[in-house]
Amino acid sequence: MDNASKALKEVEENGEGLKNAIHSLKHPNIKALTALVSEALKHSQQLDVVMKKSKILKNEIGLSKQTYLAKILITELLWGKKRLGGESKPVVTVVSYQDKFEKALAKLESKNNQTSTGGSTDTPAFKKPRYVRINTLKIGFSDAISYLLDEGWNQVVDTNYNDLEQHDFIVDDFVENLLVFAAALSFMIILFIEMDLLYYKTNCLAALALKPRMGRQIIDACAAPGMKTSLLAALTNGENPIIAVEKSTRRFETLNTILADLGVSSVTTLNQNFTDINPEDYKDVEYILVDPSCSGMFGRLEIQLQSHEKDAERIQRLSFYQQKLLRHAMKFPSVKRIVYSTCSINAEENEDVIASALEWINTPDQSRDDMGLSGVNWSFKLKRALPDWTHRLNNEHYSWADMCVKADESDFTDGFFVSVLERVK
Ligand SMILES: C[S@@+](CC[C@H](N)C(=O)[O-])C[C@H]1O[C@@H](n2cnc3c(N)ncnc32)[C@H](O)[C@@H]1O
Repeated sequence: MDNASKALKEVEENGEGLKNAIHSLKHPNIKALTALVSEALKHSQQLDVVMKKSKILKNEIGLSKQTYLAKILITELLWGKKRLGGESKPVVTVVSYQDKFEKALAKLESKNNQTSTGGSTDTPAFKKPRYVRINTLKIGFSDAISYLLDEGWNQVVDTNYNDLEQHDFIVDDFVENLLVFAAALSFMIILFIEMDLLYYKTNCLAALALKPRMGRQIIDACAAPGMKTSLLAALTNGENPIIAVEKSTRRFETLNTILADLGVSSVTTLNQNFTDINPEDYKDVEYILVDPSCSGMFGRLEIQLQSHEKDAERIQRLSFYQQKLLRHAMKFPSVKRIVYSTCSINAEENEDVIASALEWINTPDQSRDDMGLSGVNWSFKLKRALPDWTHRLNNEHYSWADMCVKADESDFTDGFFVSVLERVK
């Protein structure tokens, strides 16, 4: 159970791929471990609801420090073996809440059924589709579709993403080479497909917004686990040199493994802090993607909302750090376009970061040296990100907010933010 909770934490909190999270544990029974963690991921939204409704983490101080262990134990109890062995404190505690979990689950399921049969409810059904990007560096789009059809999958058209059946898939209407599968699809099934499993469509949008000219150099400033780096490599057909920077040594290893698995060869990886890189050493870099760590917990809206209430201080710290990264990107001597993205919907981590960076880069001449801008005699302006993306969320504090893409569950994805900054001389 401890190993399963470690793997779950890696996936949910750090955005690690399931396969890598499991393999790095070097556990003798990979199959059983994968099955259990997959089950927890599959039921992640129900887990959040039953844990919240039963108040288990609020009442049980010991368990509140072991959220991922609680999730694994509850998964085993509700959807796995339906019993827990042993007499350890966490096991006994979780078992004592079984009735409460089952009641909360029954209530949730009945609400979801009402929604899907047209009944009225004040809680939306938890149905988020699964996205799979076809890695065109390894397999052509039509070959991938033929492969899926041969394997018994059913391609549908003009179907609402919420109405996809277990074996249906549909081609995404916005992102090229992206397939959408039913929300209920188990992670296990997708892992058998030689394609790039995306948890959220978000992973594509920031890379799409960068739109580099062919052959020009790109930096991915916060690269691991490499979802956006690999998409950038595919979008540019391997013709743009990409420098993928990752600060964490452990995640740097994951980045290298994933890029190798996906057949990406146009990327140089650097295990470094992006803000320690001297922009003058990268005079040819024209495009930079800044996709920093954020409070988004892998884009899960319900967690973001809770953490927003609880964790204002942490968000302020993140916001400060995100500003530092974005400002550093603005200093590269040839940079033409920067995409700043997060999987958070908090203004502090998005619009506030942009506003502050723009104010800084527009510092009047007489104060530029004092503001750390010596030698930086250019500025930036916001550009409309992904012009064809229609649904945007407004922010009453910033008139320009709809230049950025900020979307939520109504876009069949979790919270995310993408902005594009272009250099002005
Ligand atoms: C949100 S994740 C990036 C996800 C990635 N862009 C993708 O699409 O797969 C943020 C990553 O940035 C890394 N990071 C945070 N601060 C950094 C810094 N100063 N320099 C380089 N990497 C950093 C974190 O370790 C983490 O791996």
